[in-house]
Parts: sequence; structure tokens; C-alpha cells
Amino acid sequence: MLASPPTSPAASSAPAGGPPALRFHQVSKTYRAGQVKALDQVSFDIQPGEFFGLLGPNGAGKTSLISILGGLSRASGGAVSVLGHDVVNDYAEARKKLGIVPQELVFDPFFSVRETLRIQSGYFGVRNNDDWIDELLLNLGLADKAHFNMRQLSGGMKRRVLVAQALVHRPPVIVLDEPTAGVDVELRQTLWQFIARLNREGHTVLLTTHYLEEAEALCHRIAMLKQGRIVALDRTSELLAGRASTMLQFKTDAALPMSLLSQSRVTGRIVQIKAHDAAEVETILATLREAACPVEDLEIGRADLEDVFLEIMQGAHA
Ligand SMILES: Nc1ncnc2c1ncn2[C@@H]1O[C@H](COP(=O)(O)OP(=O)(O)OP(=O)(O)O)[C@@H](O)[C@H]1O
Repeated sequence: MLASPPTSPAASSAPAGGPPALRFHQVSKTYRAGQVKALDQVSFDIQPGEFFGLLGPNGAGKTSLISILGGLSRASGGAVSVLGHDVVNDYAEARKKLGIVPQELVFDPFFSVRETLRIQSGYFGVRNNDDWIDELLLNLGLADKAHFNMRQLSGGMKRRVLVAQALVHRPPVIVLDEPTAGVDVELRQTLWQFIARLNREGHTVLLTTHYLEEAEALCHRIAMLKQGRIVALDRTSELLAGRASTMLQFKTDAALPMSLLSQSRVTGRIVQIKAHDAAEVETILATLREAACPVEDLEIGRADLEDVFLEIMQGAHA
């Protein structure tokens, strides 16, 4: 089970007339001389104060988009800006406004945790930053590791340092690329509490994750990428409300009636079938009875973001 992240507060309103926190305008990216199209004319804005989720299966283009945002790679077409600063033409200003937690664990093995954070502060021209560094260490459960050499930390601890590094210059826009991949329940809880607090205080957050329960709990709006294109973009509540709202789950050893197969998800003995309303639930149960399909441990619940995600990725609403 995933750790339950704290529910994010409502987005603070964007300053009237100000630039969006992040703007992606017709962004395209190709690799291998155009053979691989990782991003295809991706356009969307994220407003200041939003907690925004970018979801998609492996290879959808999420990391490519974040690399372009952070200046690690160049878009093949289109433009990206951070609070109005273009990431190519106005790189230094754009980079100052951003704190990016990368997916990969990159660190310098020669320094302690505190030295790493002081050096990172120096990159951004922030002096006498120890009070904020102490607060970061405390909030990320690293207070007793400040003097540890980076090599002495576990993978989860290194990831906490990466988060602290990204936040060391108090960036107004925080980008987290799968920050909870392979980390334990405790870090996820600590991390989400802290990030939700920063968001409440007005920081914009862009999150990519494969943990859809986290995205559902935290994100005000969600974009879904599939093969480099945006296939859904809406408020989380609208995404959930607009699709099948009910989920039947039961166990069976028998084959399902053909008429139910297309709307079912089968994992071993567990079958999940989506329904739009109570009448459709009745029809499904009647179909199972008529087919003499034995049903155990029947549960009827609300469809969650994972159900919506799978429905969209399977192309039903693309
Ligand atoms: N340096 C590269 N050279 C060639 N192809 C690349 C390169 N980087 C990414 N790709 C390809 O671009 C596509 C998008 O990859 P990307 O890493 O952006 O996806 P992702 O959504 O972040 O995936 P994941 O969830 O697995 O991290 C994939 O087809 C990938 O193989």
C-alpha cells in the first residue's frame, strides 16, 4: 500500500495579469535525427500556486519535458518559460526561479550533506543560508545526517538531500520528477507534508509520478501524456467525475461473459468492472447471474485516478 499523502490545499490565486509559473508552448523534442518523437507540440500553462501533476506511462515524454525546462536539453521546437523567463534566451533568471528534483540520484561523493547544501547555495549566489539549510534538514528528516559524507547515506537519504538541494535557494517553482520512486513510506509522508506546506505558502509545484494515489491526493490539476502528446488535462476532480464513477470488484475462478470482457480489468482471480451508475451495476450483476459466473467478495466502490488513467491510456477518451 502507498503511504497516504496529505491532501493538498486549494491553489492560491494567481496574481492578476502576471505571467504563468510555467508555460509550455508547442514544445517538440526528437531524438536520433528525428527518428524518435518524444514530445509532439505540447502546450499548457501552470499558474502560480498550483500543485500540478504530469502523468504518463514509461516513455511518454515526462522527463524530456523536465529536461528542457531545466536547460539540460534543448527543445526541437516551441518555447518554455518560467514566470515569464524563457529557458533558453533568459536561462539564468529562469533557472533561479526553479528547483528541480531529478529522477536520478546524482551527488558529489566528496562532501558532507551540509557542505553539499552550502555549495548549492553558492551556485545560486545565496550567502549565510544556514538557517534555511537547517530548516530543510529538519523537515526532510536529515538533521542528524548533516555531517555525514554523501557516500555514507542510503539511497532514500540521498534522495532527501536531492530534495533539499533543489530547495536551497527557495525557488518559487518546484519540479519533482518521480521523487518517491523506490522510497519508503516514512520519506513519502515527510516529503509530502513538507511540499504541501511549501505549496500552501505559495510555491508552485509540478510533479511527475507513477503513484497515482499521490497525484490524486495532491494535485489540483493533472495533465496526461501519451507518446509525447497531451491526451487529458483537467482539474483532478473533473477527471474523476467525468469518467466511470463506480467500480465493481470481485473474485472469481470462472470465465467472464464475453459482453463484460471489454470493460473489465482482470488481475489473477480479481476482476474490476467499471460502471457509470447504479442501473449499470444492476445490469452487470444480472449478466453475471445469467452466465452462472460465481462471484466472491463483491465490493462496490468509487473509481480512482488509476482507473481513469488506464481508461484514458487505453485510448477510450484520447
Ligand atoms: N537521449 C535519448 N536518446 C534517444 N531517445 C531518447 C532519449 N531520451 C529519451 N528518449 C526517448 O524519448 C521517449 C520519451 O522518454 P522520456 O524519458 O522523456 O519518458 P518518461 O515519460 O520520462 O518515461 P519514464 O516514466 O520511464 O521516466 C522515449 O521513447 C525514450 O526512449
